[in-house]
Amino acid sequence: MMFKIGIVGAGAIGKEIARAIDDGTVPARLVALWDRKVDEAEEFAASLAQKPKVLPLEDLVKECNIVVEAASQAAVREVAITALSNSKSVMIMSVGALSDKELLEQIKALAREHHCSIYVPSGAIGGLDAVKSASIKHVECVTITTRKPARGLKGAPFVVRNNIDLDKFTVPTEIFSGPAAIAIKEFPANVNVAASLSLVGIGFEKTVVKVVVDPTITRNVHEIHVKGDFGDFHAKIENVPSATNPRTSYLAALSAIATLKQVCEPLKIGT
Ligand SMILES: NC(=O)C1=CN([C@@H]2O[C@H](COP(=O)(O)OP(=O)(O)OC[C@H]3O[C@@H](n4cnc5c(N)ncnc54)[C@H](O)[C@@H]3O)[C@@H](O)[C@H]2O)C=CC1
Ligand SMILES: O=C([O-])CC(=O)C(=O)O
Repeated sequence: MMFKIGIVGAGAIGKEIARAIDDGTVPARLVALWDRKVDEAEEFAASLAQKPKVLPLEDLVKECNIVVEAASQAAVREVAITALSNSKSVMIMSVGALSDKELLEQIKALAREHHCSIYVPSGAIGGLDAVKSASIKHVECVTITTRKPARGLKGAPFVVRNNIDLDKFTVPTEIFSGPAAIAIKEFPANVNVAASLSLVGIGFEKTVVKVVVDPTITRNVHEIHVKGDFGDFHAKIENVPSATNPRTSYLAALSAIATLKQVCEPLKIGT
């Protein structure tokens, strides 16, 4: 069966995914895409070989069998519920939205009822396979420290509300430390990775997130530490920011592409 994919949100990640389907990296057809910036979406769709239709969510869902959300946390509820209610699987990039337990339970129930899947790529981090395995037994603590240059944190609600002038820092400075449940609301476009980590590990209340503004780096760095019955796990990734959105690491788009490839192919490797 040739998978038919629809993408909601044609920004840094959505466009990269679209190109990878268009050039055959993902063995599927890109049938439709949607973005609230409709003109830009039309222009982008026209630049692709497969010329996907530009259709609002309700119509897009009918055309495909996998719906990709690459828009925003605010879009996740509508996209996931519309897709799953129409018996279409969904891939979610704005994972932070799943810190809402009710929403998570609702979409899991819908997926079961309609025999669909909800895919959450590893995004901008590595090591979820190990954390998932470790979490079969007792895990004591999970910490993720996210370091970004000022431009990678601009516009976050925490930064805006506290009037933090990110450009004034001359040395690496921790501006936030707290549970993932709060971090995800304060930095919705910066720490979705903490949501994926919470989901596979010890949950949104116990996972600790630290956010550091670092004027000495140009990359988005995530460091993970996990301790449990299995032993200790450390992972550090230094991500090149995507060309069009400095908050988003390039690897996040590559991870979405790799997940779609895995969905479309029979061999599945990794935990
Ligand atoms: N899971 C992970 O590791 C990562 C997740 N993300 C998240 O993935 C999402 C996409 O990231 P980017 O492509 O970098 O963002 P972006 O800002 O470059 O693009 C998002 C696009 O979605 C559109 N959009 C937003 N809300 C919409 C809605 N309700 N309906 C239709 N279109 C809508 C915007 O107009 C924009 O074109 C963001 O929520 C981001 O925070 C980003 C990096 C890593
Ligand atoms: O891309 C990254 O480095 C992480 C990110 O923005 C997120 O998880 O929301």
